[in-house]
Amino acid sequence: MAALELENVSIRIGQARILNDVSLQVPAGSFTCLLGPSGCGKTTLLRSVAGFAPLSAGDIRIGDRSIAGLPPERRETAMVFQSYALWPHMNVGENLAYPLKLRGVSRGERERRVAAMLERLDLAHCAKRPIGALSGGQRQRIALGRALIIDPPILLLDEPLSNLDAAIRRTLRTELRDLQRRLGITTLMVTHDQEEALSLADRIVLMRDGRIIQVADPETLYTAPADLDTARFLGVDNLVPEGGATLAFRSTQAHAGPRALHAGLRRQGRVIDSTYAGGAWRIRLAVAELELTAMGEASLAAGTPAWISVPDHALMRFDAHRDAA
Ligand SMILES: Nc1ncnc2c1ncn2[C@@H]1O[C@H](COP(=O)(O)OP(=O)(O)OP(=O)(O)O)[C@@H](O)[C@H]1O
Repeated sequence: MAALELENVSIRIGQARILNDVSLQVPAGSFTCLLGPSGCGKTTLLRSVAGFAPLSAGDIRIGDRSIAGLPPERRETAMVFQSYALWPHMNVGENLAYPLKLRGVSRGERERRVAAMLERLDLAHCAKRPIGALSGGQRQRIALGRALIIDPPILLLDEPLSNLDAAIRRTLRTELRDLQRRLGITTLMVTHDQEEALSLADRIVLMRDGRIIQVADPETLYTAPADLDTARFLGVDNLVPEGGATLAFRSTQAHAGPRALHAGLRRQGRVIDSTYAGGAWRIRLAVAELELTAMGEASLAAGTPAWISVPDHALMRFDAHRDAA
């Protein structure tokens, strides 16, 4: 059953159509990521679920209950923002207790739940610390704890990791995934970082221009994007027109060298340049009127004849009117 459902949701602001007839079912317990280029409507979709972006049309349900007409505080969704949004004048424990206090939870019960949450987040030693004394990663863990402490049916995450540096981001990514699995909480997260979406999500919702283009598990999205624009967004950087279709592939899956290694697609050309890419060389080739890029185990001098070859499984075929084969 879908824990969260959007049915024909449209949002217009003035003349602008921000979301266009969006329908989506978020399965209970899933980790679903909203992914797409800047301005495609990801954040607006998330805010519409939280109650911060009024609908022009359509409905939103949690379980079998319509929430479209409810104010944010009555939706029971919990949201975590990129900016942490913690209370600077409260210490860690007080921040965690705050949503419980708002809901009239007794003092004893608050203390019990805050202690359990601190334990769960591995921050028991920080209960009395002021927020200003925490690192970015610790702050974001507290923000996550504050969202989860009310046992919300849905967790909404708006780029929660993007303010953190790369190493902390990777650690927190794993923690977030573990916590989500352990709690089994239905999670909807906005990210513009495809690596993050691919590694975290069970399902990715790919958006463009206020619409949903594709909903798929990470592997399917990566290997069989719905259309050429989606493929390009996902890093497919080589396009070869063939008849009425376009063959597309990632340079990371193609080989360049003095011999053709793979049988799927083979073309001979001349080397434009070679750039070291760590462990392998990225080689640009002029192939007839095309410029193609592939990886090689050695640097090749500009002007040398060379082959580019691509294995069958790495080839995607698109034509103007049909989806990926
Ligand atoms: N309150 C508003 N008034 C007018 N236009 C808005 C408003 N909020 C969002 N938009 C526009 O709606 C579009 C979608 O915005 P949204 O923030 O949902 O996109 P996004 O996919 O989350 O982008 P990003 O990754 O850059 O955050 C953008 O073109 C934005 O400029």
